[in-house]
Amino acid sequence: MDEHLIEFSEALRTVAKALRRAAEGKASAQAEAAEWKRRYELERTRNLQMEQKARMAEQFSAEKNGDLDCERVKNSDNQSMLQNESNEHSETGCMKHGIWSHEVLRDRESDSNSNADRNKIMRKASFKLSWWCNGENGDQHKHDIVSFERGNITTAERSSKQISLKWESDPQTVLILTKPNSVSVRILCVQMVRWLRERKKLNVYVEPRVKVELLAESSNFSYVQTWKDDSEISHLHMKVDLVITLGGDGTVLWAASMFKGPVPPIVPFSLGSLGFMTPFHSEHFKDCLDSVLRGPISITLRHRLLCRVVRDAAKNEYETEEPFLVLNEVTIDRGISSYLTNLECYCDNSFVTCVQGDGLILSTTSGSTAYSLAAGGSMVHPQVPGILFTPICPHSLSFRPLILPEHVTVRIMVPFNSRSPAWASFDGKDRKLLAAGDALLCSMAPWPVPTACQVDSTNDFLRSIHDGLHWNLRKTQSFDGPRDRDL
Ligand SMILES: NC(=O)c1ccc[n+]([C@@H]2O[C@H](COP(=O)([O-])OP(=O)(O)OC[C@H]3O[C@@H](n4cnc5c(N)ncnc54)[C@H](O)[C@@H]3O)[C@@H](O)[C@H]2O)c1
Ligand SMILES: Nc1ncnc2c1ncn2[C@@H]1O[C@H](COP(=O)(O)OP(=O)(O)OP(=O)(O)O)[C@@H](O)[C@H]1O
Repeated sequence: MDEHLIEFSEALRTVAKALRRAAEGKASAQAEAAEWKRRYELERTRNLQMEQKARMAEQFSAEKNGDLDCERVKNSDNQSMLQNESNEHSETGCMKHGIWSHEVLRDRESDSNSNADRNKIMRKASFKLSWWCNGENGDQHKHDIVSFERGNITTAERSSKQISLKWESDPQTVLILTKPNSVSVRILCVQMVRWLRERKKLNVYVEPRVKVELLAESSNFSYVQTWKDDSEISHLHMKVDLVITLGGDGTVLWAASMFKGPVPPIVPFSLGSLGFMTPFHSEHFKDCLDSVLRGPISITLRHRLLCRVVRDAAKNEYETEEPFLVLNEVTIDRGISSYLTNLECYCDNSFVTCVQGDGLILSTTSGSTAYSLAAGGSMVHPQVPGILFTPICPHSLSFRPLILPEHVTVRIMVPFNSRSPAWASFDGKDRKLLAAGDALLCSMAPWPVPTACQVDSTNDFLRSIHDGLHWNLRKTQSFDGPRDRDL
């Protein structure tokens, strides 16, 4: 019996020993696993830091090159090993530009010094761009301009291209607008009306004043049509296919001001001194009109500004007086007051600045060569959409003109602490008093003024700044003289 007990206790000891060894083996395996895990984490952290550095360097160089495309994905050859999501890192790399992405990291067997980009692929989250219109999300009309297929933002179309007008049916009715008190204009008008009626069989409209002048010339002009009261002018755009202006830029401004909504194409003939917007020469009026009536013709779509005066007494911003549409500019100045104007300026509710000086010009790009230019604003191609914000004699050394984007609403307010009221004028006409608390709201109008080009918008614009302003005219340096022969 004793022998059996001894044998049994021996067996128990052996089992206990085996169990202890197994436990020790497990503990050592666990310790080894923990050590491997620690090393792996260390390695992974180091890799992530290197990748982040590489990405920042890449992003920096892309930004330097003007490249906004922030992700640069290079697929790794090494397709094995574990995959880990690492959102934080892709966010730091790309959120600056508004693109969210998720990064899939691949563990590496190779040296951690190898190029970090080789060991990752990036998956970008999809997103949608939308455009704000009058406080609403309205993006449909913009899809043709910017595409964001698969997260890549590209400009698909240019918003402003050279526009060509092709008649689908023959023009029937022409309105001729003329500069008053000019003998040469009156003579040309008589010839043009006759030619349009007798050769082209067109209906001709003129202003009441001009009809009187034509009838004084000959009673045969009784076919020429006109209007009796101003209310009929608001329907003219539905009757008239083409407007011809005989005068200078002021006559084009006059023509544009007659149309408070859509404007028919305007063919401006030059009978003024400068003629920035009048590319057609009156001597060749028959050839010019022949080709315009035949079409197709290049058109400059000249943007207009919609200006509304909101009185301090108004209950809300929609309670405004009759709005003005300007082709050149709206000017807010000190009028006859000898005090500085003091104008608070906001752009879509963001404070822009306080203008203290003679005033401020809010100009279209067509008007950039007019008053705004004289006040130090840039000359801008008329097809560029935007609002020029040009101070007049600002009493500050650091004021520079701005060009604001087309979609903003500019609000100019006369503050209550202003010493004097201000005056607003629209294309140099219709002066309106702005008392303390009154404001002027200005935004891009939906009805541009289409003017026919002699060649195309760019050629006509450059010709007008060369011929009209003698822009950058300098005698060419002569060839004889010192030269850098060895460079
Ligand atoms: N200091 C200035 O330069 C100044 C002062 C007041 C008004 N103006 C401009 O005069 C315009 C009114 O013209 P108007 O003919 O009825 O008055 P206006 O008879 O006084 O002529 C003003 C001059 O500005 C020229 N002009 C007009 N629009 C132009 C344009 N878009 N680009 C280049 N030149 C242009 C005209 O050809 C004309 O020579 C205003 O809209 C304003 O831009 C300029
Ligand atoms: N049909 C019209 N009725 C009333 N006023 C007009 C008409 N056409 C032009 N005017 C005004 O006549 C003025 C002079 O016109 P316009 O600028 O065309 O001639 P201009 O001064 O000889 O030309 P430029 O400005 O090129 O020297 C402008 O103030 C304009 O508003």
